[in-house]
Amino acid sequence: MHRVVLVRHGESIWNQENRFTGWTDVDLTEKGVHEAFKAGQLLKDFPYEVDIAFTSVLKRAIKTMNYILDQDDLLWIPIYKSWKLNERHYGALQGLNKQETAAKYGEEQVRLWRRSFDVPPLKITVDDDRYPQRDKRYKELTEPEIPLGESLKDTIARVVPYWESEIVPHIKAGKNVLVVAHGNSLRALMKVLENISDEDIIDLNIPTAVPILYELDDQLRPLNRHFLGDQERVQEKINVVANPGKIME
Ligand SMILES: O=C(O)[C@@H](CO)OP(=O)(O)O
Repeated sequence: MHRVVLVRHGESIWNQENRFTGWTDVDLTEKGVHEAFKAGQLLKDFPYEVDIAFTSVLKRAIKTMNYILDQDDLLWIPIYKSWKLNERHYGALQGLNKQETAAKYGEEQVRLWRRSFDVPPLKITVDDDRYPQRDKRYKELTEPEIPLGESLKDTIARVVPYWESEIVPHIKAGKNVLVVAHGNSLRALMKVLENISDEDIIDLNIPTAVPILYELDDQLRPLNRHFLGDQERVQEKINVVANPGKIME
């Protein structure tokens, strides 16, 4: 049996401010740091030690991973970072408040932007300050790789090939793998892992800093998936992600 643990980063400053984040490199809040510590403690009780870890090039995920590994005295294990695990690029929505955006464009439009399979957000243009190539960490990206605003489908198109070529070989070699990423890059991965339909994916919301343990068969088909920790608390956290506007009221 193979094992992989997926973790979304802890609460970020823009999660707290209810703003579309995407590739904006915002930090964790104090609560987010605390959540990451808790995730590390939960993994400490996990009977199998993590052997190798993967994360994005965004600090909210990198720091969450470091806090987790530090709790478990595993900062020494091999760690790989890639932009391919970044949050989905939220285009011209990045920086906007989600509740204000819903008031302007309607709740249904925002729901489609946030959770549908193939509706992309409003896009940025190359002269936008948010154009990824202005940031040196994305200098190596080729033009077709540079996102202007990604749907979940577009996100799958970069996350899944990375999963298959860089992560799966380690899983098949018997390593216990940790992936610390983002709400939508993890939804992309989970959609494909669990074969979730384009219609059902709209209902999948990933709580912050809750370790998601998968046990996989030899074909890497999930035998089970388990959100670690107190299940009532996990559900509360899922509700916060599903209805971000509601918690601000
Ligand atoms: O803003 C974002 O980048 C994501 C994750 O925080 O938000 P949402 O849950 O709305 O997809």
